[in-house]
Amino acid sequence: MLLLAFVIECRNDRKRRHRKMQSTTGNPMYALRDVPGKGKGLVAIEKISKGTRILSEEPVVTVPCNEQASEQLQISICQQVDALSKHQRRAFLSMHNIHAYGNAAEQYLGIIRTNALPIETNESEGRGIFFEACRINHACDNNAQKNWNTKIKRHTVQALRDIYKGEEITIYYLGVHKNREARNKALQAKFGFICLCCLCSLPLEQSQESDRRLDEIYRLDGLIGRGGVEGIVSSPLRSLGYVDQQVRLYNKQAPDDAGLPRAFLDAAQIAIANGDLARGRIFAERAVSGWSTALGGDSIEVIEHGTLARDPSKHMLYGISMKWRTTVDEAPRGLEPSDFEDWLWKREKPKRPGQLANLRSHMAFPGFMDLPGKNTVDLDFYESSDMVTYRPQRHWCFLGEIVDFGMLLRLEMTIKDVDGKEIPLYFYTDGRGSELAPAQVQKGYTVAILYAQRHAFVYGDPGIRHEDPQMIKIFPISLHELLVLNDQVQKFSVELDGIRLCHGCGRKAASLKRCSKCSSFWYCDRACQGAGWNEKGHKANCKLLKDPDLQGLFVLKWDEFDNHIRFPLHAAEDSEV
Ligand SMILES: C[S@@+](CC[C@H](N)C(=O)[O-])C[C@H]1O[C@@H](n2cnc3c(N)ncnc32)[C@H](O)[C@@H]1O
Repeated sequence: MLLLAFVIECRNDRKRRHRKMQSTTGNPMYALRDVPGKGKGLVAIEKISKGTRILSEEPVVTVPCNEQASEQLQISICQQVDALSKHQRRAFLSMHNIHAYGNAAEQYLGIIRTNALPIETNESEGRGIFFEACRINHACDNNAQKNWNTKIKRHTVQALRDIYKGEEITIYYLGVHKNREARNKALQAKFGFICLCCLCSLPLEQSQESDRRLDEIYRLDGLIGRGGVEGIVSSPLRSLGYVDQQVRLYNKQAPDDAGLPRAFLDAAQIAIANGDLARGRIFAERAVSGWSTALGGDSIEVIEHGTLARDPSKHMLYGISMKWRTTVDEAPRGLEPSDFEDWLWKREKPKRPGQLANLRSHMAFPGFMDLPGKNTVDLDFYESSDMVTYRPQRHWCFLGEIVDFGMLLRLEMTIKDVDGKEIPLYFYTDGRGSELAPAQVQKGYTVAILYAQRHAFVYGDPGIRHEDPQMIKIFPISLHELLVLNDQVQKFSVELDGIRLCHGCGRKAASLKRCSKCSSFWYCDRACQGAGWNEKGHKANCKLLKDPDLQGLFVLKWDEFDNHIRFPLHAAEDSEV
């Protein structure tokens, strides 16, 4: 029985070898040509469009990965080379060899070391010789991508961008994209040449700029992966920000870089791990599209992550945190492309000088699910220089409207946050809530709590445990009205290049007069002030806007943490307007 299995295996092996020998050739897209300074190389003989599969090839000789030059290896290589046809053996021996040799076995090994590309079988990883793929020369700004396709067990090369007739097809020999010096060190040590591609021939200043980008991409890679799953749950915004930076750098450096899909997958995983299916799907789609171009639709990357793009909730990380919860089709429609990107990457628009804080900013005024958890260190909110003590890296304030309240042992409220989520708020202050005047505690009023955290109560739903009376303020206005007022403040309170907008008639002018009561809105004259007061709601809002605590929310520099702020806010922040 065993012997029979051995004989069948030998026959299969011969068949496999035979198949190997018939592998490729005859591809009309390219030809093997002399390339000055590089020996031979593959040159396009017609235009090859981006995403085209240039070749797909099985190995003719294989070796295990990192195998030392043992006698056993030499025997195996000699057997494989001897099994090649005369024509193939000639092709093999004509391949480039940068290693000195004393006999045939050493010569074969030298050829393999100079040319072999990575392969992966069911049993192990190794390297293989491909008659055509191994003829492709290197460029640091390569126009094609090599890949061992584990699904079809072939080496594929795809066009990363349009390659024109007469242009040389190039791949990238090294693993990670490094700076020019590091690349050339590695290329010289491993392949015996100095690269003279366009990227390596840039003038000094541009070359240094390119190096800085590559070094930064590499550094960001480390930061993205640093905290593992815990990191992307404890500081998702920061992690997504790293990927955002990386993608922007890739787009500047090489928009067709095969590293981009990996970055999009990282972004998809961050979004999905935090319950954000809308962003997760979009990022996964971008990753799949990049891999389709670089690796082809039959690659494992496209097949596996295509499923993810169709249903991101199937990802194993989905649900670890629901901090950013969205449904798959919740992406906004009709936005300008740049606004869509801002939404996708959760970018906060940088404040212009003189601009006020926006109460709609999720960074400064997060919803409940975006708050840091009480028992974990959320690196989107805290920082540490010694990894022992942590302090906020910025200020934040939770806003919620009182839906209901009651007093048993302590004051308890149900409040609805900016995302419409209802949560309990328990007063664990010394006065258990009695420090608030009854007139302040009204349904429909808005509670502002500085540095709020999500608290898991033993009995009952997660909510906020409020302890410091100076961290809370109640505004006599609903959350919706407060946000509408905020929109008006953003429009009518700011000065841009010396120009303001009249709250009464909307006219832009440099010489407007401000409301003497709240100092927030500006008017052309008494008639406009009257219109603002009676028709545009300033009568109701003026008193609110006079409140230094509300003004403080608008003028505070939320992203600059020096010390904790407390209510009442005023004076110090006033001067920052
Ligand atoms: C895998 S082979 C590529 C095909 C090879 N040019 C030939 O004639 O068979 C690798 C060798 O090609 C040469 N080569 C590849 N890329 C090069 C480049 N950008 N500049 C100079 N030589 C290069 C180097 O000698 C290197 O060791």
